[in-house]
Amino acid sequence: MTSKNKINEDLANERRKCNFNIEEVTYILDGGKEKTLQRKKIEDVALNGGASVDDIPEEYLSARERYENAIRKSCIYTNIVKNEVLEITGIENYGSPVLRRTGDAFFKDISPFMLHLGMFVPSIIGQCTAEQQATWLPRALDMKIIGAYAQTELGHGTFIRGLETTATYDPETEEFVLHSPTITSYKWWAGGLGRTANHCTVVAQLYTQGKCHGTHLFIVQIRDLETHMPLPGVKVGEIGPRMGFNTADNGFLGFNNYRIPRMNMMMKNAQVLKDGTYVKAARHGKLTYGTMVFVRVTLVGEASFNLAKAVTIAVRYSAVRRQSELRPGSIEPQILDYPTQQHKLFICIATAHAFQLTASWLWNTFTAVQAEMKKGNVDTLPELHALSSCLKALSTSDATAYIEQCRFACGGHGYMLSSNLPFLYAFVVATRTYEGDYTVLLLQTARFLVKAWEQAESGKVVTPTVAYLNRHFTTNGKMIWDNSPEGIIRVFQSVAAGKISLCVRSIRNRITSGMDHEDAWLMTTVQLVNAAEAHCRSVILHTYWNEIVRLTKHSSDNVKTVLNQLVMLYLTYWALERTGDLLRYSTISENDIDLLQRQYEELLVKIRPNAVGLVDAFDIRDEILQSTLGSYDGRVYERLMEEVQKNPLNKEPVDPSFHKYLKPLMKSKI
Ligand SMILES: CCCCCCCCCCCCCCCCCCCCCC(=O)SCCNC(=O)CCNC(=O)[C@H](O)C(C)(C)COP(=O)(O)OP(=O)(O)OC[C@H]1O[C@@H](n2cnc3c(N)ncnc32)[C@H](O)[C@@H]1OP(=O)(O)O
Ligand SMILES: Cc1cc2nc3c(=O)[nH]c(=O)nc-3n(C[C@H](O)[C@H](O)[C@H](O)COP(=O)(O)OP(=O)(O)OC[C@H]3O[C@@H](n4cnc5c(N)ncnc54)[C@H](O)[C@@H]3O)c2cc1C
Repeated sequence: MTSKNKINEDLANERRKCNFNIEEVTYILDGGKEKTLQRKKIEDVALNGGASVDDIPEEYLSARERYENAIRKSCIYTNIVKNEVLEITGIENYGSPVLRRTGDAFFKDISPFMLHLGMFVPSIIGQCTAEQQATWLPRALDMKIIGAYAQTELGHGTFIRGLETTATYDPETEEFVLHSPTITSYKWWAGGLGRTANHCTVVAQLYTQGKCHGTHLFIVQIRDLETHMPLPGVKVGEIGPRMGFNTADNGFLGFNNYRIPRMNMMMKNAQVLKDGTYVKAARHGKLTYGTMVFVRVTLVGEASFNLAKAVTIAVRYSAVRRQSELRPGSIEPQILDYPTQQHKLFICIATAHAFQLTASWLWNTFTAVQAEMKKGNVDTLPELHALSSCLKALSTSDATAYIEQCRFACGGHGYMLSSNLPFLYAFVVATRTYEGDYTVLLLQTARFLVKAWEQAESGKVVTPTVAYLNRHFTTNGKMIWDNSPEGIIRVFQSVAAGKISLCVRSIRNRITSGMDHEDAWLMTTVQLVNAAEAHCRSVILHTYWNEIVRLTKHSSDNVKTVLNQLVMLYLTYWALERTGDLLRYSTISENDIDLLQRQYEELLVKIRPNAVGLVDAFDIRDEILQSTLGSYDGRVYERLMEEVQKNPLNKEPVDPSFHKYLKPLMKSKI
């Protein structure tokens, strides 16, 4: 073995200590052995060419160079996907999470094509008629046209009904006239829009026959396909440097009475006929928000994957890194041996599992609701909206916090861009805002919860994810504390029910004392966000536990044990995090809390020998991790040194600025 591929001895020891079958856990996380094998096959095809390697790390490039480099790599990756990967997987896998995951080997930041595949294509699939799909979809999938999703404006992101861009139908020419009447109506933020896209989905207020029908979606060509020049009537550009997403060319877009054909309105859920008559086909008023619901569902898996990357880096590094001494003269321990370090990291492993299993469960719920909607039944849509809203909010918010915790766990070296942790953080923290801000989405879930509470109060049986509310009305007093997984979950559901009940009481009291409903709701929103968070916590705890029980039924004993330890760690961690709530809504005693604390500390000890095995089970290739600290071989210090050689500042022993500025300064007299 050369020193280049020698595995760090501490890491090798950790792998010898691991007592469970790593592949078995990988299969569970991937959704089955077949899926793992398929993923590995795709990764082999896509990554073995080594095309992802940059001569100069992208963080040293100028804005222009970074963009061009991102486009270059996007084209390489797209060609690999089109010519080689889809041969194996079939075209229906174009937007699959596996391709998204493999793409991370090419980009530290993000591909300018991401929004094309992530939102433009899904909006064609979800919002166009079959005839329109036949026109647009093959061209979009083949990258003959490249799109963005332009909804947010300078003045409005959250409040979609407040968007100002107008699309006015002209029956004379059978065209829509797109117009940006104010500065604040300029589209702002759309990924891929600034420099890359030649088409985009535009969300605009539809006017026909003198009447506004609210926001609708349109496919709009914005650049010439040959010259890439913006078309007359279109003003488009890049919005400027951001915390992350710097290779995504987020853009602005304005229209000056710009005309598009009638058939460019996405007409699956509503149509404008040739004479301008508006026909609403939709059974539910919010079906035009469907692309956002789809992306929110996929973001739960994104949160899991990015957290899995961060904790893989931090756990491997913590096995390699040695610091301080426990007793005078003793060998310095691996930092992974500190319980406080385990406390930072094991919850991240458990959370990545919780979100991955919840993401799969949510995806199944999503496809079931889609199937019902195809049959004309929209009854399950409100529950899906409530679920996808709160799960998107919590998973992105927790993943952000835990990725930062992983960075803290890596000390100074975690602050280096080459660790990849700052990139991961900057990327994931945006997910808390985009596709619906955290608070705003929890308030959407709260609307659903208050309605469900009222139904349960009147004796109606409510839908499965809030069925615990029915129990709330049949049991009196506080929930009996019980330290079993099912018992902890029941208590968390009681906390949620108790908080929803307090919100309802607050709203009613405020109305009784003279407030109108809107003000009473507004004044209760701090509590409502809190109640929705509690509900979502209970959903995640419940789903994680149920899925582990189901998925490990036929697992080997050691896999069952370690996955059980992790889910118990998760339940115990959250019980300890929420002791205030538990004391308020259950019979938990101080003694029970002491027991929980001891149980938690014992779980850290039990999980410790398997920690490296558990992150290995995420099975994230080095090319995808892109981290000096997290590679499989643990050559941390060697990689940090190698990275220094790539630093253009080190190319010459003396920097020209010395002669230009420093020397004159040193020579000048005071
Ligand atoms: C080389 C290639 C490599 C790759 C290869 C492979 C690639 C593979 C690609 C894979 C991709 C993966 C990664 C993706 C990355 C994506 C990145 C994304 C970037 C970011 C994109 C964006 O960022 S894009 C903009 C998103 N911008 C929002 O997200 C606005 C939020 N704002 C609202 O969403 C509304 O504004 C808000 C608040 C609901 C109020 O809407 P509103 O005012 O109209 O409605 P009200 O509040 O009055 O509510 C009235 C009633 O409607 C009900 N309701 C509301 N919404 C509903 C709904 N959706 N469904 C059902 N019901 C709904 C509600 O529950 C009420 O029900 P009720 O009356 O019964 O209570
Ligand atoms: C990296 C990135 C990529 C993006 N990509 C796209 C894209 O491709 N296409 C696109 O169309 N958009 C995109 N966006 C825009 C994104 O969807 C919006 O920024 C997001 O929906 C939040 O809207 P806002 O910026 O208007 O925030 P605001 O709504 O102004 O929020 C500001 C604050 O006000 C609070 N607030 C707002 N309304 C309420 C309320 N009703 N009740 C209580 N609190 C409230 C929020 O909680 C938040 O704290 C992107 C954004 C980012 C950061």
